[in-house]
Amino acid sequence: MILNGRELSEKIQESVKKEIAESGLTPCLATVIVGEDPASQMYVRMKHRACENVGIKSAGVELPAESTTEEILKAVSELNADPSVHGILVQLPLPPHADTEKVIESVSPEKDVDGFHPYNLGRLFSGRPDFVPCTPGGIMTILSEYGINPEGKRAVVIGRSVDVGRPMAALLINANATVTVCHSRTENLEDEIRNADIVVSAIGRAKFIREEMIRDGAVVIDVGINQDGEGKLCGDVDFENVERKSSAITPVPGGVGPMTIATLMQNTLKSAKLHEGI
Ligand SMILES: Nc1nc(=O)c2c([nH]1)NC[C@@H]1CN(c3ccc(C(=O)N[C@@H](CCC(=O)O)C(=O)O)cc3)C=[N+]21
Ligand SMILES: [Mg+2]
Repeated sequence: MILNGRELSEKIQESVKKEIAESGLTPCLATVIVGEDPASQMYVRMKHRACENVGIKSAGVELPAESTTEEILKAVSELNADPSVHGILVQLPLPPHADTEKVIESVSPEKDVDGFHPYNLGRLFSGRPDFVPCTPGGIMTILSEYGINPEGKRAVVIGRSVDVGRPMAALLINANATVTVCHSRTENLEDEIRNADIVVSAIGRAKFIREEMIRDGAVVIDVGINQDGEGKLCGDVDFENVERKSSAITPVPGGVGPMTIATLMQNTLKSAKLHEGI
């Protein structure tokens, strides 16, 4: 079974759109981008386009690559103070000289639609999440919409980043999976993967996950954004071969990526409702 994230993302955006229209709310998302990385610019454009599609107002703050941490903090603090802004997203990565943790921690937790603030990560870790990071949140939505229940299953998450691996592990724990988090220092990674009923791969290496590494009937979730030999977008998974052995698998493109955007729309609607006390 191919888990169609593009189709599901459209369905979720339709339901967000309907709820916004019926509520009379005008949610507003502000994005902050620092520098001119073309991939980051593309992602931010996609987010603004999705906002427009569902009826969320959006505002983009663009800062030069040389901006100091203080200048970025000032932009965030203005958005924190602006009552017409419900959600704030600081596009990552920031340029290397900027203090990313400090910037993330400066976003008001109640406007933190990325779910990266330690308050929101703490809520998630304690099993009572408010804002869930969009990529892992979108993956949980794929699983539930396709009737895949992680309860009691062995889940292996590859990657321990704050935006994907760590919150993914927390969500799977909250869903009663038995969770193993692997990373660059893991010994016998292939053995860990072979044991998994559910594999979530956020490695960042094209076609790293091969069919001999996975268990028959495993569910395979591909978070990778890589380029193959021809410069084409491809995931961490050798899709054609792994597909045959898996029971369900997400493609790249058209899998996890669009679900990230759908979840951002859900989180932004939630931030507007929170703000209005609904
Ligand atoms: N503060 C912050 N929040 C993020 O959520 C965030 C971020 N920074 N920095 C970068 C990553 C990456 N990310 C993606 C979103 C959509 C697709 C997506 O929709 N991809 C399409 C393909 C797009 C293409 O054609 O390249 C797909 O997979 O089908 C991918 C990646 C959000 N991120
Ligand atoms: Mg890692």
